[in-house]
Amino acid sequence: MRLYRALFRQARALIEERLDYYSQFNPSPLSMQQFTDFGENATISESFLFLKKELPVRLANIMKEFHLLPENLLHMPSVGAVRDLYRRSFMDLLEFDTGNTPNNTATLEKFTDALVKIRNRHSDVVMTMAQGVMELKDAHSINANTEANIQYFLDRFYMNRISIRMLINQHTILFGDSINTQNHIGCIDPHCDVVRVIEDAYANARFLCDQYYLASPELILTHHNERDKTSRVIKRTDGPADKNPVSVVYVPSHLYHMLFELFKNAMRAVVEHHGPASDTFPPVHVLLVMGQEDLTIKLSDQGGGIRRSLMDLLFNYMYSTAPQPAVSGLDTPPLAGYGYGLPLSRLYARYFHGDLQVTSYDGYGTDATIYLKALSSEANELLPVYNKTCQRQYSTPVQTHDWSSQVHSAMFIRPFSTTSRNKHEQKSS
Ligand SMILES: Nc1ncnc2c1ncn2[C@@H]1O[C@H](COP(=O)(O)OP(=O)(O)OP(=O)(O)O)[C@@H](O)[C@H]1O
Repeated sequence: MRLYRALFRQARALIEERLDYYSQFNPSPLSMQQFTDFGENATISESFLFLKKELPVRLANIMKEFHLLPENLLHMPSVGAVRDLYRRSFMDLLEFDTGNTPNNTATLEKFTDALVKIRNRHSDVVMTMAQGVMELKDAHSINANTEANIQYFLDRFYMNRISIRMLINQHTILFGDSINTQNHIGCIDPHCDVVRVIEDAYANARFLCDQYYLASPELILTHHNERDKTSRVIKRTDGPADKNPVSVVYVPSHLYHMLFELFKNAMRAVVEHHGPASDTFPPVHVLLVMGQEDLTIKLSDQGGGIRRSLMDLLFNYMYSTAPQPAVSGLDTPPLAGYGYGLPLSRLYARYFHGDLQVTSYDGYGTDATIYLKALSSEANELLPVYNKTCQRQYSTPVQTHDWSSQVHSAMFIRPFSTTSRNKHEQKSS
C-alpha cells in the first residue's frame, strides 16, 4: 500500500512538472481557411507533428486553471473524475512528444488510435462537469465570487474542449478509416447550406415539441443574400427551397447545435405562453442574411419574452427555468435540461469569432441572433490562454455592477500568422 502511494505521488509530480512545461506555450489558433488549406494539402505526418505538441499545450493551458478553482468545487466527485480524465489523456499524448518517437507508419496509426480513444473518453465531460456544479450547489452555499469563478472557468473550459475536439476530429476524419462521402474537409463543409441546416434543426426541435406538447409553431424563413442581391421568404408549405441560396465555410454540426438549442427554447416559450391547448401558435420567424462581413441568423418568437431582470442570467451555467434534470436523465423534459443550451451555443458561435445575442420584449417575445464570420479567412479560433491576467481574474473579488465592457482580450488568444503555425512559441509572461 505504501509503495502504491509512493508511486502515485511520483506519477502526480511528473504530471505537474509536464503541465508546467507545456503551459508555458501559447496555444496556436487556426483560421477556418487554415483548417481547410491544411485539410486539402497536408499529410498525416505533418498533422501528427503539429498535434503532438499542440494538443498537450491546449490541455495544459486549461488543466493549470483547475488549480485556481474554489477548493469546494475541486472536492466534488464529478469534478475529480473529469480531472482524472484530463490527466490520463495528457499523459497518453506525451508518449508521442519524446525525442525518440519514430515518425513512421506504426506511430502514425497509434497516434490516430490514441486520438479516437481520447475523444471517446471525453464524450460525457460536459454532463459530468454540470453534475459537479450540481453537487456543489447541493453541498454548499455558493457566494458571488465562487459563482463568478465557476462561470469564468466553465466558459474557458468548454471553449478549450470545443477546440480540442475540432483538432481531433480534423485529424481522425482526414487520416482515419472513415470514408468521406460528403465532400467535407474533415468536419468542415466548404459549402455549408445554411437553409438546410436551419430546416434540419427546426424539424428535429419540432419533433420533440410535438412529442411533449402535441403541438408546435410553424417556421417562416426569410433569406437575403447581399452578395448576389437575392431575397426570398419561405413558408414550410412552399416546398423545397432554392438550392444552396446562402452558403458559408463552416462546421455544420456546430451550426446545427446552436440552431437546435434556439429552436427548442423558442418552441417551448411559444407553446407554454399560448397554452398547449391553443388552436394556433404564432410562427417562429427566421431571418437569414449573408452580408459582406457577417452571416446573421435571427430567430424571432412570440413566446412572451424574458424579463429584463433575468437577462443577465441567461448565459449563466447555474440558471434554467426548467426543472433540474435527474442524474439518470429519465425524468428530463425533452425541451430543456441543465440550462447549458444558451451558454454552450454562444461558445460555439464565438469559437470562430462569431457571437450569439438575445434580445427580449417582456410580454411579447424573444429575438436570438447568431452572428458568424462570412469569410473563412476572418473566422479564427478564439482560445483561452493561461497567463497572469487570467490568474488575476480568479482572485479578483466580484465588483458591483459596472456599465463598462467585461471583455479582457489578454485572456483569450488571437491567431498568429500562417508562417509561425508550427512554432510553438513560449509565453512572454
Ligand atoms: N426564446 C425564449 N423565450 C423565453 N425564454 C427563454 C427563451 N430562450 C431561453 N429562455 C429562458 O432561458 C433559460 C435558459 O435557456 P437555456 O437554453 O440556456 O437552457 P434550458 O433551455 O433551460 O436547458 P437546456 O438548453 O440545457 O436544455 C430557459 O430555461 C428559459 O427560461
